[in-house]
Amino acid sequence: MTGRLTDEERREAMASLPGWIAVEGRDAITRRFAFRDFSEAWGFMSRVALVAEAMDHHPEWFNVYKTVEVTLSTHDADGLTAKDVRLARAMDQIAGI
Ligand SMILES: C[C@H](O)[C@H](O)[C@H]1CNC2=NC(N)=NC(=O)C2=N1
Repeated sequence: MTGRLTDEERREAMASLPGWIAVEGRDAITRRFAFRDFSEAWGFMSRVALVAEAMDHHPEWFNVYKTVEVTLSTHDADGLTAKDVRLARAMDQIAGI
């Protein structure tokens, strides 16, 4: 199993993921994506879903109309791991960020 990030790895990860912020009171990161409309938001979620399934690593997310709020954490490790960083990067790329 992938282990939780060390403090150093965490600093590097957050520095390389502008737009993502640490969740208060929990070892997780979050980002809010805003799209032009629902179709774009859903398209994003569909593409991410395929990546997440292939990685066997799944986001917590909440969609309202054209926004998608995402929280990433590794439940098996009870915290932030390299898998979360990898999925966050993939999400940014898919969103065109
Ligand atoms: C059994 C299965 O491999 C695990 O439950 C996977 C699936 N997706 C997962 N997703 C996330 N975010 N964290 C996990 O620990 C996790 N574990």
